[in-house]
Amino acid sequence: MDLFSSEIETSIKNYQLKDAAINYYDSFFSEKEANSFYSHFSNETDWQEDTITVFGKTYKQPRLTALYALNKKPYSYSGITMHPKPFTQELIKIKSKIETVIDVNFTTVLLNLYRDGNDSNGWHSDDEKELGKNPIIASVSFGATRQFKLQHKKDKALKEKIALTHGSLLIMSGTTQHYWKHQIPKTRKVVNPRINLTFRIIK
Ligand SMILES: O=C(O)CCC(=O)C(=O)O
Ligand SMILES: [Fe+2]
Repeated sequence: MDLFSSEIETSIKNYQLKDAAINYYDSFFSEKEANSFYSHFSNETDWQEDTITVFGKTYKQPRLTALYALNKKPYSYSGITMHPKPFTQELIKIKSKIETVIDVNFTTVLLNLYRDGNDSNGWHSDDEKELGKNPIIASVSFGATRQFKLQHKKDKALKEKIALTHGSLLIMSGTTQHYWKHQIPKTRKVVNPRINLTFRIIK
């Protein structure tokens, strides 16, 4: 074995959860790649602060977002409609690398910036119509580690917690969005920002 090879030492964990298919790849990107993507997306992304409407009330979303796609298809959720910008070279690089482990062709990526531990993403499923039935969602994380929590919608005792580390990849597929919801809760511990990219297919 070449000790100096740049091969990435990723380790895969397949979660055995009822009604879900979840695979987690630790260090999917090397530390160096992850650092470089982190600074790229911090500096070069056109971050938006959106106002969402839930049950008729409007709120500022507790994080910043951006949407990029290969096509012009918008993405709507929580009463907002986002229109994508074209994919950048960096996004294409990341998408291509994910597509070496999963045989799909992502069209769209939603970026989330959690500025600190006070930013969050509330309980939801990625089950919007435009994602189709049993969507495949690939989620890449750079920056601070945050906890990703999952709960079964009917069998509420079924829960899982995954620490999403710098350079990791999480893939949700099968019936995960139908039966489970997920969130990134606020935390008092984290002060550093985290950038998340969720690749999706919108045809
Ligand atoms: O930040 C994350 O890891 C999750 C993002 C997410 O659930 C979403 O954008 O739908
Ligand atoms: Fe989500």
